[in-house]
Amino acid sequence: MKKIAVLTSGGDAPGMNPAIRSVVRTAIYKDLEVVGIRHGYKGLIEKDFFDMNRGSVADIVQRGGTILLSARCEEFKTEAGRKKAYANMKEEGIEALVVIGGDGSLRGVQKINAESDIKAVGIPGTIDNDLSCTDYTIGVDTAMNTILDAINKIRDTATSHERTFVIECMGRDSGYLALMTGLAGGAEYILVPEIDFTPQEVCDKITQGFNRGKLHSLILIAEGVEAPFADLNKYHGSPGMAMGDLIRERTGMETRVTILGHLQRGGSPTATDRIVASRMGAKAVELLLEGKRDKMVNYRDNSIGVCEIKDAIKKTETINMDIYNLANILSM
Ligand SMILES: Nc1ncnc2c1ncn2[C@@H]1O[C@H](COP(=O)(O)OP(=O)(O)OP(=O)(O)O)[C@@H](O)[C@H]1O
Ligand SMILES: O=P(O)(O)OC[C@H]1O[C@](O)(CO)[C@@H](O)[C@@H]1O
Ligand SMILES: [Mg+2]
Repeated sequence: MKKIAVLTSGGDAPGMNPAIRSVVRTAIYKDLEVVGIRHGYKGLIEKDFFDMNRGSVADIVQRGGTILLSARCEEFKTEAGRKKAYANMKEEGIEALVVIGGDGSLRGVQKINAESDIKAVGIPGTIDNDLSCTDYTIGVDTAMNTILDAINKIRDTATSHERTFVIECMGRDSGYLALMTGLAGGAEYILVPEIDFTPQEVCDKITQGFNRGKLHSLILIAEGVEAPFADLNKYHGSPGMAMGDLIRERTGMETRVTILGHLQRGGSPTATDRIVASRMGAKAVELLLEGKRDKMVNYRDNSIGVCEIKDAIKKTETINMDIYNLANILSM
């Protein structure tokens, strides 16, 4: 193998840059040529390629986002789109590919391996931490710290005004970010898609807390919480807005809502994100040199390892109930 390529796909995540840097510098150290692909799978179809050297990844280890740019590309989900991508890679002499992205991007990796002779492997890069077979996806640590910083600040003003705050965080279908930051931030209630709740029990806990002398209530809600509850259906907007309206109406408390949004995706990667990303990038190159394909680099019990992509995207793992119960007890 002489030439590999690297791309980032799906929502960007802090730590993608250190991962790119590691792929590029490890590959060059192993005498491989590296092609950078801009805009994720869109760049494969449009042949947005450039040669990378050690200097291409200088001064990026500390930067959020991705220097390769990212995209969501509908055309890559079509056979015709993917055929163009394979032809472009072949023409360029690319024999293997490292894809850094989330579950959707890994589905793309599966297709590449099934339909072409290009060897493709994945690195989990998403703030959602919604993959199986890995404790960790690049970006989640920085996102958690960003959310925590917001919770701390909201707590100050919530306390001064003796208010209830609903804080909505990202995570797509996963409640991981809400759960972990809810525990770390001391939220009174954590609402995640994986666990049923009744709006009344949330309101009761808020009222009880204030009656006992609490100066604020912080309710952390994941964006993936739908409104399957009859009570929530009549409220409009995001789950956070709906919950805020409901709490205000039922408890009479002064209630405010903060939707954290895309600020959760930005920022300089934390030490953990940089370290894991650097280790994962090197491991991905190692896998390709061993002739492996259709694998994802994973992180389990403080070790970098490897798993099958099909297992990583299965969504077999769900929320940690011990952590959920603990957060509940500690916030009483
Ligand atoms: N079934 C599929 N077949 C081929 N390509 C796919 C498939 N699913 C997703 N992709 C490609 O992967 C891209 C990224 O997927 P998606 O938008 O789900 O983000 P992700 O990788 O899961 O990251 P995140 O969830 O963090 O934003 C899609 O825009 C598409 O180009
Ligand atoms: O950046 P976009 O396309 O609005 O996507 C937002 C989604 O991407 C993520 O930030 C990462 O998957 C999700 O948490 C969120 O639902
Ligand atoms: Mg995803």
